[in-house]
Amino acid sequence: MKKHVIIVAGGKGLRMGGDIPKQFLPIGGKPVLMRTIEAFYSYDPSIHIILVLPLAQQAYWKHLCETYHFVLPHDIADGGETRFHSVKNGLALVGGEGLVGVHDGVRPFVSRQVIAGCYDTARQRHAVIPVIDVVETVRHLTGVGSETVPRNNYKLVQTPQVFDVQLLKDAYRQEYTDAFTDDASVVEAMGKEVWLVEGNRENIKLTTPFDLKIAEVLI
Ligand SMILES: Nc1ccn([C@@H]2O[C@H](COP(=O)(O)OP(=O)(O)OP(=O)(O)O)[C@@H](O)[C@H]2O)c(=O)n1
Ligand SMILES: C[C@](O)(CO)[C@H](O)COP(=O)(O)O
Repeated sequence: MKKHVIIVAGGKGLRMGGDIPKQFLPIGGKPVLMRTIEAFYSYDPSIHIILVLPLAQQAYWKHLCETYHFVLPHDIADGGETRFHSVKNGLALVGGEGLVGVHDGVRPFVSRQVIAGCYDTARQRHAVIPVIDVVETVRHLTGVGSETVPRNNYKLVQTPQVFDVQLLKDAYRQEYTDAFTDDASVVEAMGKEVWLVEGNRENIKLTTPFDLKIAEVLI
């Protein structure tokens, strides 16, 4: 079965700040995005990799690839206004039947086991996302105060989120709403169920400067 992955890196990285977009920052001496692409290539060298980048950053990315002698094959799509629009642009480069994963470019520590678990399970379940347990106590803001809620009723959601190609394409034909914070929420808005598999705790989303400190320890 043909496999694709859309690696989204079309965001602004506002919470990270800094002059260099977070997807290009070096971790252990190599740009984040190269590590993320390598994770999928080493899982399956035949996977079709689509990288979504803002148009204005594409020349810089090509320059980085030359500098680092990075030659893993990938197509490039233009970033959009939101993550939803970036995924949609990436999906336009996916043809035929098969499975397509969507992965945040800034999650370089996804394990091979989690990638394999998501794609393997998607053959039977059609829509699969990795999740991990909540390890702290969770409070719900009620409007007038707050209350503790049972944390075992909640999970933290990661990527890659893997779907049948046609299912994800149908989902992304819906009109955008800001409730679409990931791909699962887009698919669920069509009334389809999403299957959960275990993620890996190291698979953090590099969001703030603090996450970079953790990344340097994990590498
Ligand atoms: N228009 C957008 C917005 C986000 N993303 C991608 O979606 C992933 C998760 O988003 P997040 O970490 O929130 O990245 P940013 O939107 O860049 O960060 P911020 O909200 O701090 O600006 C990132 O790999 C980001 O590049 C994208 O491809 N296109
Ligand atoms: C898709 C995602 O990584 C799942 O946890 C997350 O929702 C993206 O984060 P954002 O900050 O909302 O872009």
